[in-house]
Amino acid sequence: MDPKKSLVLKLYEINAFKFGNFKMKVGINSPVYFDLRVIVSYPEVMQTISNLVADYMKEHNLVAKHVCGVPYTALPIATIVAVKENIPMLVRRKEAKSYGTKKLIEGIFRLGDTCLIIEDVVTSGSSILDTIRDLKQEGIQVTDAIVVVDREQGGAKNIADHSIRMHSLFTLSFLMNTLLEAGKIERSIVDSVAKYIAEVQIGSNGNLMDNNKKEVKSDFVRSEMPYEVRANLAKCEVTKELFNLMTTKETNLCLAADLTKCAQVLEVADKCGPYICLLKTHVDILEDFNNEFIETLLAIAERHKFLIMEDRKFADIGNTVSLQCGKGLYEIARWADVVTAHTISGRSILQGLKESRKNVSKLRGVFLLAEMSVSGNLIDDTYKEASRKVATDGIDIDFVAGIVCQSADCFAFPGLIQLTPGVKIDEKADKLGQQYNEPEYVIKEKAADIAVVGRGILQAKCVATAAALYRSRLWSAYKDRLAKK
Ligand SMILES: O=c1ccn([C@@H]2O[C@H](COP(=O)(O)O)[C@@H](O)[C@H]2O)c(=O)[nH]1
Repeated sequence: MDPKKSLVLKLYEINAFKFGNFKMKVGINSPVYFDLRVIVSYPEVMQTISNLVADYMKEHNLVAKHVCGVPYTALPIATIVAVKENIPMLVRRKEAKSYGTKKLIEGIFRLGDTCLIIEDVVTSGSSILDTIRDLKQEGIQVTDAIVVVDREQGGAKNIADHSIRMHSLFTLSFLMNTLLEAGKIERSIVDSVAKYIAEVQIGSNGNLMDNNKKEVKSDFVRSEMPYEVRANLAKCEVTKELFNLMTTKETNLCLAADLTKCAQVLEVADKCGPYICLLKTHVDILEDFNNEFIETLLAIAERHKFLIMEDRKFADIGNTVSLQCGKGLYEIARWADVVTAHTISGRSILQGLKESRKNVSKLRGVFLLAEMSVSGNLIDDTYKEASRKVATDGIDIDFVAGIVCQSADCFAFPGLIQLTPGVKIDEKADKLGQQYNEPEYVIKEKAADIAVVGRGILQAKCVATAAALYRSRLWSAYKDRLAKK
């Protein structure tokens, strides 16, 4: 494969591409964010990018006395190029020191020296121009800048207006088309990004070229996207599977089978099976848990095509979680498709859960709790934001199926599923702090993808009829949500 294309795929694999609704430095929203900061954790990727930059410089005869990386993301790339090609480097400080030399440019240079700029991603070009301004103030000449990714939004022209040539290794369109070719994303995503690039051109003042445009609307607002499209953006395999299952079966209902006898769970699973995408268990409340129960439940799940989630809400150190999930009486990892976990212990929870799958295992993902439905819970906005980061940043996010939360602003990434408990028709609360919302409210106003219903179904005279009703109201709400776009 073409080395540039294989680099693009590697960048996709290490989560350098982020799809959603991102506020850019220039204050405009974007459906795609290209985050090269992650490469510092992948020396081979840093090396490949730096080699490509150095090769480009040689092929295009870009000769300069110094190289200077735009702070901060391009600094390691510029450093490797400087060492590899034996070119002295200059470092631009973002702020001058308040003590000592108070210099903005570090390194040894003479008036009139030339410098080549290296940047990771260019949108409007303002970061490159800021760096050039500071270099020029020191009498250093700049004629060329080389960037890894040109987002094709006017940056090259804005830079050219200052008599600087901009060279790029990749354009955003090339990246998108390479991912499409490799089957990583589907055509509608590529088209949305292309439409966005065409519409959102940024002028030299950092404003939109089209003055009539007040606001840019992203095509990747998760609550406005169909589940099957979101399946293509998911990093976690079980998320893809669940989104597709929901679409085929036309259900976004999860049944919380909070019953204390195995036979009762099996009975509701069988009766409600046709109407649900997910069955949620709390196996530690079963008085007669046994292996046969698990085998029968798996057969029912297979027959009615739903996944099983053990709502264990793991919350310990990685090693303990690994044992709790893989061993003991329940051997959860052996039969549960997904589990739930708190984020209180940070990213190690993901490693611990992955580790629990050493032997035979069905476990393919986790739903992380970022909010709770119970009144008086201790989760605040800082914890919520930190939970979002655990779910969307880092190497183990391929194991995060979604987020358990109560609000639409909890996360933006369309490749995760929002699971929302606390759903009941005509009831606001129980005696122990649980708070309920109507099916339509959680789907339309709170951006839930899957609603969890327990007693709303379990306490009904006929569980199957109740499940059918919840399924129908939740699915219609989802369809209305899409139609309102
Ligand atoms: O914030 C949360 C997280 C999980 N749950 C679980 O969902 C069900 C809700 O049952 P209902 O009978 O519909 O109240 C239950 O299993 C909880 O453990 C939650 O309610 N809130």
